[in-house]
Parts: sequence; C-alpha cells; structure tokens
Amino acid sequence: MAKPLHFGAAFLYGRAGAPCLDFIENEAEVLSMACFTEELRRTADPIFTAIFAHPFVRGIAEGTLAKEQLIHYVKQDFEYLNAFIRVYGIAISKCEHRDAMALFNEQISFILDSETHPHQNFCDVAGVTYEELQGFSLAPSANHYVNHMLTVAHEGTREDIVAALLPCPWTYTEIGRRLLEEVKPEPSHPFYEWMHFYGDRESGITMQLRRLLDEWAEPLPAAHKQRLAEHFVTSCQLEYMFWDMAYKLEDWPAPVTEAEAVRA
Ligand SMILES: Cc1ncc(CN)c(N)n1
Repeated sequence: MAKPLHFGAAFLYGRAGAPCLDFIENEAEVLSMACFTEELRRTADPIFTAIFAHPFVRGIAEGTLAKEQLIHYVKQDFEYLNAFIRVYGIAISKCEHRDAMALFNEQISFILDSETHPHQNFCDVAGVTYEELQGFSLAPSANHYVNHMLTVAHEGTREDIVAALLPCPWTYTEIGRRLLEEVKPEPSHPFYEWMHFYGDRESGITMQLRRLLDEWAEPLPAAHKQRLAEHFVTSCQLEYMFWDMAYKLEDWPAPVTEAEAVRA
C-alpha cells in the first residue's frame, strides 16, 4: 500500500515565498529558506525523472511514435485541456483580486488560441485533421486526472487548485527544455514544433503560478500545506499516467460503442 506523504519541518514551517537564494551553501540553511514550490519539486523528483524516461517522451525525442499513439494522445489531450479551462474558471470564481483573475484568464486564452499548435504538430505527423480528433470520451487515466482536478477545484480553496494545476505546465516545460537540449532538433525533425512550443514558452506560466502559490501558501497552517503537496504529487503521478495511457492506447476493459453513438 502507498505510504502517506510526510514532509520535513523545513517544508512545513520553512519560509515559503522567501526568495530562493542561490548563494547559500549550507544545505540545512537552503532547506529552511526554500520556496514552498521548490520543495514540492524536490518531493516529486522521482516522478519527473520517470516522466523524462517514459517511452512516449523518448518517442518524441527520437521521432518514432506511431500514428495511433499520436492520435490517441490528441483525442485525450483535447478533452483534458477543456477540463483545464473549466478548472481555471472555477479558480477565477474563488479569487479575491484581479491580478490572479487576469493570470487565469490569460491562461485560458493561451490554451484556446496557442496550445492548439502542438496538437496540430501531432496531427500533421499522423496525417489526420485536428477536427476529426475532437469530442471523444476520456480513457481511464485521463478520466482520473480530470476528475482529480475538478474535485480539487470544487472542494478546495484557490491554493488547492493551483497546487493541482501546477504539474501540467511544469512537467511540460522541463520536458520541452530537456528535449531541446538533448536533441537540438533541426526544423526537419517531426516534433520540432512540439519541442519548441513547450521548451520555449511554458516556463513563463510555470514561474507565474509558482510565485502565486509561494505567496498564497506562506500563511497557511501546516496541515493545509500538506494537502497542497498531496494535490501536487497526485497531479504529477497522473501526468505520468497520461503519457502511459497515450503510449499504450489505453481504453476501458470493455468499451461500449453505443455510448459513443449516443454522444454523437
Ligand atoms: C496532460 C497534459 N499535461 C500538461 C499539458 C501542458 N499544458 C498538456 N497539454 N496535457
């Protein structure tokens, strides 16, 4: 059985939101000064490492993904991003100030207007149109991820929501950056655009959400910080499962085709 997450005193009582000072050499001191989100990242490091090594991510690097895998990913991610937009909407309804409202609003526009590009890249390589991959039902792992985000959004505070959303841009930023560094893709690489989209762009939103969470988490009691960490780690695990779902063409054990027909 999975063990409950436990975080050290530095994590629970450290100066979340304090500047991350590079020049401090003593590790204990670094820990006690660490930003809350830096500590989250450290806790989730084994999951990030597993994601970088996942065969779907390796397949982007090597340009070896099968058409069916790309199609399955885009079908699922289109619906996942629709849910992400809804969660930002709920987050806006829980904000007190316009700065955070504006940030979430910008992110909704980013998903609607720009995050179509990496999907289009996958569609072009698979030889299908984007439109024909829209409106499909969620596979088990994508369903789990969407339900996790929506449950946190409905039941939690604004801080809970940001903790659950943050792994989405954060993992993709790091994947994109690593792939750009490792592959140094030529424009002829099939996933040149995908790597540049995430490697060049998403770090901005990751940093903005991190700053917000560092600031909002600082005054919270330890038990609430622990809950934020659990939301964050669960979303990181579900990021891994999403890649795995796409790679293995995951579906329900006994798909019911009539259900699709009723939806259509
Ligand atoms: C499942 C998932 N996670 C993250 C991202 C990057 N925004 C995405 N498009 N899809």
